[in-house]
Amino acid sequence: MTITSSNYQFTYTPHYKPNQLICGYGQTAIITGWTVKQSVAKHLNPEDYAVIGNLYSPTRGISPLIRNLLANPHVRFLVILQATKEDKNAGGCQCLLDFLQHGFTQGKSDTGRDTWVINSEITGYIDIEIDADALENLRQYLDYKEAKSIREAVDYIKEFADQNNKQPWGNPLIFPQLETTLTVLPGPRYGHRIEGKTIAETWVKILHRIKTTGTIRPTGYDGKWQELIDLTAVITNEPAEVYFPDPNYLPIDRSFLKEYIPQILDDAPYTEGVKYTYGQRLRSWFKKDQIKQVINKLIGEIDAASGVMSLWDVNDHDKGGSPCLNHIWIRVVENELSLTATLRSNDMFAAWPANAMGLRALQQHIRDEIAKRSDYNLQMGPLITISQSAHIYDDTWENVDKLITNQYAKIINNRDYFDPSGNFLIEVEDGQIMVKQTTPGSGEIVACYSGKNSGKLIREICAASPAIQPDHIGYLGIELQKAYQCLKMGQQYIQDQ
Ligand SMILES: O=c1ccn([C@H]2C[C@H](O)[C@@H](COP(=O)(O)O)O2)c(=O)[nH]1
Repeated sequence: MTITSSNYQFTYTPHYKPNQLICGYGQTAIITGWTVKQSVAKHLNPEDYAVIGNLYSPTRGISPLIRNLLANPHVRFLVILQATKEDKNAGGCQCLLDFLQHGFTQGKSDTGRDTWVINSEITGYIDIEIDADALENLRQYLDYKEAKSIREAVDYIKEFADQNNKQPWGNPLIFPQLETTLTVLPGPRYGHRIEGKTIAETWVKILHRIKTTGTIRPTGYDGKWQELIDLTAVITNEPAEVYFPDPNYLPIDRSFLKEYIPQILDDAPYTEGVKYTYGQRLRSWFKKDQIKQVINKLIGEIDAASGVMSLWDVNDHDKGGSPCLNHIWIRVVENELSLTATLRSNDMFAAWPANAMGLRALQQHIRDEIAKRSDYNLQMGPLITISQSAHIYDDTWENVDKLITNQYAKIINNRDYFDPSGNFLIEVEDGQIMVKQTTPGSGEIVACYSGKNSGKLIREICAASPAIQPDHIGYLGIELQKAYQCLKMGQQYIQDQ
């Protein structure tokens, strides 16, 4: 359907996120939430709208949207589309409606920054640098409608287009924006391995690693991100009920997770404006239910190294918005069922916890189905994610910093000193330093290193067991130096355990 064009044209000038917007010449801004904006644009002429854009997050997305509206006072109408499950989960559009209906109050953001807080049950922020009178003007002069479907949105846009030719409500306003600067430590760019017992603990370690050593680069979305390439996260002991810290510092809670899991586990019909769901890719996209295939495969051949599910369609290159989650591998080793997922691109702050918890639910489902349908009573093994672009967006850096300040030291100090590379027993014997490496479990001796030079011994140990944990090698260095001093002074050496 194409609606009649107005005879009066304005040019929309976006100051923020210009490449994310479809700009036109009318007076209605269309906020499509999580619905693909092209699926609305294709029903319209550019004269019908001022701009079409997504709104994903109430804490990060409303400010740039409002800044652009203030810079374009010819926009007199808003159509706010909330058509998808993600809109309900994220709450950005609802929060924008609450701003228009109920206003805002001065307060503090999660990170303690002064901000305007939207009067809403959903937490939403507007930058404090934006003048309160300007915000009140916006509320007063914008007429708006909420739509629940693309068709309804198009009808409202048509209604508004009939009222076009309103005067701009004032002059364009642009407000300053604070820039955050940060220092990056040197470190490898490719191939990081981060392990934790739970998703929550691993998440904090991941964010710390990216925030301290990630490369800062422009994103495809008019901003910057900090990024590491091929980050492997190994979660060893997530409990069956899934661990949420108390107080919960994760970006999701149990009720969000309940809504999210079906997006991975269940099939979904194609819906206009929704790019894909992982469940749909796994269950029906390739005309096979890949989850069932893998369960059958493993029941028939428990050692199979071909428990592969693919979410990547070669046709994905032809359109934007291809799935971030690409492959899932299920493997059974020593009665443990592990799940490994590869993600081409992963927002480690906002999306990874939900991705990981959803994948854990899939892993549990596959384990349980195998148990139900065969004699295999497998243990839940680790969950592993491999994120090719593991990134955090610049508009979350402040939250990441706060999280690291509050949680990282606690998590690191809480660690046990178990090292899969084993233990090292140090003695001084017959004028030599003797180091015996034992297995971490039964304590069997597997290797011996001896000599007088502590530096040389450390290098030998590192060369033989390069995966030894960094604080373990630091401890061994100190102990070997003590042993060397005792050897030199003819004193007795006792290892500090
Ligand atoms: O399950 C998902 C879906 C999306 N993203 C993030 C990764 C990127 O930051 C962005 C997708 O952008 P494109 O790569 O599709 O442009 O969303 C995830 O991390 N996990």
